[in-house]
Amino acid sequence: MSDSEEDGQERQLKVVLIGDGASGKTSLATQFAQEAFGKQYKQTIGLDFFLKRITLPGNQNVTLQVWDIGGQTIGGKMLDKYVYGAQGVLLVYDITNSQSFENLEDWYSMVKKANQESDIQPVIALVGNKTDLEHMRMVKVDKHQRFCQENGLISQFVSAKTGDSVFLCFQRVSAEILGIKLNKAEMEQSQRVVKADIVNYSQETVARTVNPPRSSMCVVQ
Ligand SMILES: Nc1nc2c(ncn2[C@@H]2O[C@H](COP(=O)(O)OP(=O)(O)OP(=O)(O)O)[C@@H](O)[C@H]2O)c(=O)[nH]1
Repeated sequence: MSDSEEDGQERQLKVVLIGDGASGKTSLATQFAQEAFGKQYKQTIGLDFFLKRITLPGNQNVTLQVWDIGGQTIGGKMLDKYVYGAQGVLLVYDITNSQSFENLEDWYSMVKKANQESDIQPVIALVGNKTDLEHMRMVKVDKHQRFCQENGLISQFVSAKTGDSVFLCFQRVSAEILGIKLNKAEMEQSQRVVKADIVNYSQETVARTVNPPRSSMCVVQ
């Protein structure tokens, strides 16, 4: 193989998302890979895959194979196999749900168990999701930071809904896996992804007047 062909070879990294059901793993993966967010909750049965190519500093292209693992798989036979060989793990919880944080102990133990025979240990990030709901926060930032310090984890807060810090989260994990250092400017650039829903009030008012919402209709027979 020529040098140029070899240079063209890209790294593929396996990154798994685990954590309680409804903590927002699918939403994070969808926001990262497709830049989309759906409000409707659809439970992941087993697992889903997403692929996304990113460029890290130094023009290093890398394809992330994102494994979105359903929250109900905890305690199941397949979970070890899904996590085995992952270079990156995102331990995801919902900052408005303390139980989802408490349960991370179990998820984390399972990751350690799945990789105990492996030579390479994954880079692990603790990801507090739903920061757009800061006013409903139930898990103190202190608790989050302590968990990271005690276990040597990357710490990240994100909102899969607004997209805030989602790219940054995957970028930091990938860079750490490949031993690439991100500088402050690069981190800040990846953070600033804030989206807002645009509501067209004039059209909404017209639509509501012509077609009242179904839920408000009443049929008496
Ligand atoms: N406000 C807000 N809602 C979110 C956010 N992320 C996810 N959600 C909502 O939380 C619910 C659960 O999200 P999912 O992404 O399906 O959760 P999951 O962790 O994949 O759930 P399982 O498939 O059961 O493991 C959905 O209704 C999402 O719209 C967020 O950042 N902010």
